[in-house]
Amino acid sequence: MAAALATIAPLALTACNRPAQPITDLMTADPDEWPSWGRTGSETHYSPLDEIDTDNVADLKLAWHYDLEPGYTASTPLMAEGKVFITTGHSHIRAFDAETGKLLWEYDGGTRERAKSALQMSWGSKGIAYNKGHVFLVTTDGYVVSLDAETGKEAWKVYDYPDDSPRNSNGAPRVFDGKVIVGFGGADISPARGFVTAYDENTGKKVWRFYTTPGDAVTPANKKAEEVMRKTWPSGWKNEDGTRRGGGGTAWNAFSYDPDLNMLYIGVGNGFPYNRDKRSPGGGDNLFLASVVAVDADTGQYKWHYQVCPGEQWDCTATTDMTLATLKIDGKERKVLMQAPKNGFFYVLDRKTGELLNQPGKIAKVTWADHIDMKTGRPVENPGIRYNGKPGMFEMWPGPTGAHSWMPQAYSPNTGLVYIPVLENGALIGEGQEGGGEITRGMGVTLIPEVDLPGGHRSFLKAWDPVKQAEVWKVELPGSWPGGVMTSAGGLVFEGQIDGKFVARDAKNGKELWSFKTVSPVVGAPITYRMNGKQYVTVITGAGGQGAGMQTIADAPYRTDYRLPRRVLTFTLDGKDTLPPFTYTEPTPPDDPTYKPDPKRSQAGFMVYAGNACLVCHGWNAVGGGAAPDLRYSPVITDADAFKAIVHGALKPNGMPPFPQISDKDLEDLRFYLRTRAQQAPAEKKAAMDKLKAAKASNAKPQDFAGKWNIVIQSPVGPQKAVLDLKVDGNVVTGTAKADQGDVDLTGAFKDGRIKIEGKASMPMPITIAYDLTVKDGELQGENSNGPFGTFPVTGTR
Ligand SMILES: O=C(O)c1cc(C(=O)O)c2c(n1)C(=O)C(=O)c1cc(C(=O)O)[nH]c1-2
Ligand SMILES: [Ca+2]
Repeated sequence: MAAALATIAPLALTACNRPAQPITDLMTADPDEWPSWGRTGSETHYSPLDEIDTDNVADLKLAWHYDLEPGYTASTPLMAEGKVFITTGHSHIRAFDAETGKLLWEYDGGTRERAKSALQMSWGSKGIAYNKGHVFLVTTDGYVVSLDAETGKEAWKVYDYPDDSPRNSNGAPRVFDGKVIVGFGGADISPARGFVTAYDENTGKKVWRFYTTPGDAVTPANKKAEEVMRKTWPSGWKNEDGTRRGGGGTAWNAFSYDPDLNMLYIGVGNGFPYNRDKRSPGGGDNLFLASVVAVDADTGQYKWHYQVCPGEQWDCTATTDMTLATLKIDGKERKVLMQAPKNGFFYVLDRKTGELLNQPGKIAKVTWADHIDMKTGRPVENPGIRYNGKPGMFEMWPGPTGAHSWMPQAYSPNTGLVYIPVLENGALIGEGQEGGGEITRGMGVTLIPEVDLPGGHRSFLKAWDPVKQAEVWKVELPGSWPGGVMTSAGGLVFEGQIDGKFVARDAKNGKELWSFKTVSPVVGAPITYRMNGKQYVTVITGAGGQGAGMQTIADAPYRTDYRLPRRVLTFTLDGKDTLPPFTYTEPTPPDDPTYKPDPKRSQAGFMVYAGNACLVCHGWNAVGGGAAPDLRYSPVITDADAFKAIVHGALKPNGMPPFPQISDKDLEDLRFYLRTRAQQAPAEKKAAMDKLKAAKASNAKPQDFAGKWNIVIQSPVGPQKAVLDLKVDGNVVTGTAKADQGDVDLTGAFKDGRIKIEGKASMPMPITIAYDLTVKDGELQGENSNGPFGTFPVTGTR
């Protein structure tokens, strides 16, 4: 079946450009391969392979591994023509034999040698593209390159940037319909106009360029879009001296493509500066900031847009995956585009017109808006979120890291569910103020993204029903930066975790069916493919991205160390490979006998640290998250000369960009700040570990359980609803469970924050039904066991 489809696909595509039959994913990618970031233009991160399934995944074993050097590894591999292709670090490409893991060739994009400011705000490249015997990459400093997939030799190379404005290219390029689609990042540091460029895949010649914010230059592709955008920037985008005041709208991650409609979808990011009063004093929606924009794939001409945060001013972006699927909504089949952007809502749009098709649900805590008005398609904002002109700081949920970031969600056409890596994180935001904490200089905003708000710093894998706009199941994950997701026809969902576990779950109920200890965290999304009739799963391990820089409160107790082994891991059902043993040595701060506390100097050093974006790689509060060395444990901070040499560029080959602009005085203050942080490190680490332990233990009291609960049991045949009615007397618990299948009387006891209760049921045969439950944040959580039928997760609400 699969082989037959693979041979039909090229025929269907060459016969004519617009076949009468709808083009399906099976035609745009060989089912055995994973040739693009989201596998196909639908960006579902779904594979039709089903050899590895819920029954046998427990036997999944390591087939091969490859050791990587330290550096950015939060990237997603590709598989095509029997090879696995990866990018790591700053555009270091490798090709492996997909069956054996043998290294076939390497290519270094040369970014580190050239590195200037582009590297200073750049996390590393997240992915690459493949088509017809070529691998396509964008170096972090903006070169678009085509490589011969057989040899790794350059076929062509072009430079993407028109001027010297700070930019960085981290997102994966895509190849759709013979064109290489390229975006970039930088709207957090520069007012430069965002744009997306389509290059001819054979020659590298520019086909069209689409700007996402208005400007003087109007390309043919931008004619119509420019009209639409300008109306929403009533005071233009320029200062009186002609320099650019406002802009941004970078498309730094997500693109989708519908070959039937011949539409390309662009996920557009935030504006610069964040504060709209500074960016656009006359107000306005400021299109296409924080919008999904559809353009004609051949010409780049504007088709429609949907803005998720009109007039955004809090790093709100629409740069998360746009998943294409066909759903039945109100009885009608609709071709939809689904997005869970940073702002916490889940949007289902008609991808032909941009129409909002159902009331967006909330995937996490959302305080910036109450709901989306279905008549206008606009958010009903909560007061306070427009901080302009108001004193003080406001709590904002989700914070600027978003309820969902670039880590891919996955959609399974079999379950109809979207699997979303969700962040539950609030932040403080207010009008720009002088002093500590302002990491967004010149933005007119004070933003504290890493703050310990109750209920924050949590992460989940959530299964979302896009038709009902409701959560079907969720699993709480360790830390606050969940890994990218992949799902397969085998009924599985694969995802890596910050605690170094790579997990396969049942797509129906989230139950963990298999896991592998990877030593380092896993952030990049896994892929799956088939070679010589055998199915494989590949993932790259190692921290990276904002999760490794800015998530220090929740991630600090986990091992995210820069020194941890990073690898490509490939699994199959009868894999025979093993990993060498690894002993972790807890890092310790360097001896620093001459250190004497000086809070003023530490504060001055902190401002240098924050103002030069050191935290992007070395971590918020200098707590390293694995993107770069944790400086609190580096001997270099006790050696003024070595420190200066490194900050000025001595370790450029390792990926440390030069910061020649930092003065000698600032350098010494910075070094003093790091020495201070080193002194504090051991006690902080212990406190983080104690807090994690306390969070794991339940502190629920007996009376927290009493009363009625609506519970959902995640059984293998789907979610089952019941009502628990509990009475608590001292430590004795009694009650009933009422469900459609009948009632069960329960008895048991409370101990250590949990209740264990059980009862006898006679349908369909005599079995013991037991519950092991705790209460956390007002929610009932635990397990339900049903004799020989198994044990399933339970959640309950009042
Ligand atoms: O505005 C931008 O241009 C831009 C670019 C990038 C990037 O290039 O990775 C990120 C962001 N914004 C951003 O807001 C964000 O939260 C973020 C997280 C990450 C990451 O790699 O983990 N990149 C980016
Ligand atoms: Ca941004």
